[in-house]
Amino acid sequence: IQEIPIHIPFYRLYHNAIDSYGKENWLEAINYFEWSLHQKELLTNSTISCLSECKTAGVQCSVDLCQMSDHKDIYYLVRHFHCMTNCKGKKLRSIDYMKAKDYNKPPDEKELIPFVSGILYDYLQYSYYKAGNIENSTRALRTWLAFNPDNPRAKTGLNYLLSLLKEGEVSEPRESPRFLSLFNHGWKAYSNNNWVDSVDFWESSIDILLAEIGKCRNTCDDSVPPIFSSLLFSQQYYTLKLHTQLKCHSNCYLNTTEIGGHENILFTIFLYLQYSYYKLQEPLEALAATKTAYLINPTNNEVNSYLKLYSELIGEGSTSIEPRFEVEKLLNELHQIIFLTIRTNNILPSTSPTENPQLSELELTQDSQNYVAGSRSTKPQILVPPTNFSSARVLVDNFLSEAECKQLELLADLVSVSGDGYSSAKYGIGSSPHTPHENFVGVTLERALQAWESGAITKKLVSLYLDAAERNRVYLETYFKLKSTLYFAYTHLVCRTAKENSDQESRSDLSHPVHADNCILEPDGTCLKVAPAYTWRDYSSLVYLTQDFEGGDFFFANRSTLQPDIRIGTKHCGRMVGFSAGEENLHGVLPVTQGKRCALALWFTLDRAHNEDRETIMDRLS
Ligand SMILES: O=C(O)CCC(=O)C(=O)O
Ligand SMILES: [Fe+2]
Repeated sequence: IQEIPIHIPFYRLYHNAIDSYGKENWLEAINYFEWSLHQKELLTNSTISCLSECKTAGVQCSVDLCQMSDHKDIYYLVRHFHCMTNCKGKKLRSIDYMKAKDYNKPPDEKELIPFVSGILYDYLQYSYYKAGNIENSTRALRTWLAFNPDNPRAKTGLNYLLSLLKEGEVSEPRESPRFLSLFNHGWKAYSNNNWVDSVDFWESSIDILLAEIGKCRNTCDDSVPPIFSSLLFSQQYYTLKLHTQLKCHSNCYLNTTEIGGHENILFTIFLYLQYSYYKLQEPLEALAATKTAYLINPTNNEVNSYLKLYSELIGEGSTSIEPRFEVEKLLNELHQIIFLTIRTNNILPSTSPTENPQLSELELTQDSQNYVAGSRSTKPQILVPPTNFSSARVLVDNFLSEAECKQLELLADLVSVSGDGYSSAKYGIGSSPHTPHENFVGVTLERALQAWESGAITKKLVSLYLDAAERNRVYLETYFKLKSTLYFAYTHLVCRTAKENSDQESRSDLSHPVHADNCILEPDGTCLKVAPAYTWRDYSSLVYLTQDFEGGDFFFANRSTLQPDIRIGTKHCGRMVGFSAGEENLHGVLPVTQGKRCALALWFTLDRAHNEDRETIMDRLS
C-alpha cells in the first residue's frame, strides 16, 4: 500500500475502486479497495477515541459569549464539534482532513452497504485473482464467505482458489467478524449434537454481537450534519442532529444483525441456543432464550410452538422466567428510537435530502450474483444487495395511545357508511362481504374529508387519521429497512360487528377468510398475482382500536394447511401488525362473535404509480 489519500472519504475511495474494476485495472482497483477499508477503520477508531477525549471539552463555559448566553447548550455543541474536528484532524495526521467537509457529514446509509454486506470483499477477491495474487484472493474470498456463508458461487470459487494455492500460503479470512466465526463454530458443534460446546459458542457470540452493536452506537453521537454553520442557531439544527443520530442508532442494530445471510442473526442464535439448552435438559434456560427470541420476532412460528412446549413442560414457574435483560433493553431502546425518528421526521426542514433510490435500481442488483470467480460477467455497477421481501413481519404494541384509539373509533362511528368501499351484495346491505354473521363498515380518507367539509366531524379527527397512517408508513419503511419510498396504496378504517340475531355460538366460518393481500389464493394453494388482485400492494398493516368484543383474532395461516399458525389477539388498543403483502403472509381473522372490532387498515406500495394521493388531501385540509 502506498500513501493513503487521506482527504478522500472511504466511500469515495470505494467508488474509485469500482471504476478501476470496471476498467479491468486490477492493481489500481486493489489499491483503492484497500485504502477504503483502511480509511474506514481509521475513521471509526479515531471517532471512538475522540468521543471519549471530547466528552468534557464542551462542558466548561469560559468564553464570555457563552457566559452571557441563554443558550449554553448550543455552545456546548459548538465546542464539542470543534474538539471533535481538531481531535480527528490530529489523529488522522493531515490538514487536508480539516478542509474535507465530507468528514463532518455522516456517510449516506447507502454508502455503507458494500462494507456492511461484505460485498466489497467479493470484488476484492476477484481483483486479486486477476492480478495473480492467489493468497490474497483466497483470504478476501474467505472473508466474503464469512459474511455470506451459503453463497454457492463463493464456495465453488474457494475450492478453485484453494487448488491453486502454493505451499506455505495461508487462506485465513482477513477481518472475519469475530462473532461470525464463533457463530460458525457454534453451528458446527450444534450439527454434531455437541450441545455443551454449542451453548458456549452461542453465548459468546451473543456477547460479542451485543458489544458490536454498542460499539457502532458509540459512534452515533458524532454524526453531525453538514449544514452545521447555517442552521446552528436554529431549532431545525437540533432536530436534524437528533434525527441523524437516531437513524444511526437504529441502523447499528439493523445492519449488525443482518449478516451472514440471516435476516436477524441475533434471533437465529437464540433459536439455536434454546434448543441446545433443551437438549442439555435445562428447560428454564431454554425458556429464557425462547422468550428472548420471541421479543426479537414475536411472529415466528417455531418460537411460538417452543414457547407453548416449555410453558407446558415447566408449568407454573414458567411465567416468572424473564427474557435476557440486555436484549430486552436494546429492543426497547430501538422501538423508542424508531418512534422518535418518526417524530423528528415530521418536523425536519424540507431542504434535507430524503429522496430514496428507486426500486428499479434495486432490481438490477441481481446482476452482481452472476459474477463468477474466474469468469467475470457484466461490469458491476450495482452495489446494493437485493432486498429480501420474503416473510417480513412485525408486531408492535402501544402504537396509538388510548385517547387516539377512542378518537378513531369515534371517527368511524360518526362517518361510517354501511359497506363503504366493500361490496355487500352477497349478504345484504351493511353485512360483511365475508360472512353473514357480521356487519361491516368502513371509512375511507375521502369520506372522512367530506365529513369534515360538511361539518360532521372536527378537523382534529381527520388529522389524527392521516397522522396515524403516516406514522405507520414511516415505521414500516424504517423497520423493514426499505431502500425506496413506501407509498400509501389504500387507507381504510374498518369495524366488524357481530350480528346479535345470528347464532354466533355455532359459527364455523371466519370473519375474514384466509387470503394474501396482493394475489388471489387458488384452491390448490398457489397465489396468482393477477387482476383483480391488488398486485401492487407490497406491505400491509393493521392497527387495532377497540377492546369491547369477543373473538376476532388475527392469524397468519400455514401455507399448506391454511390453518392458523400464529394467532394474534386484537383486543388491544394500539397493537400494530405489519407484514409483506404477498403469499408468504397468508392471513385471516377469526369470527367476531360479540361486539365491535375496529382497525385502521393500511396497504402500502413501492410503486409510485399507485400512490394514494396525500398532497391534495392536505391542501383541502389546510
Ligand atoms: O382486520 C384484520 O385483522 C385483517 C384484515 C385483513 O386482512 C384485510 O382486510 O385484508
Ligand atoms: Fe388482509
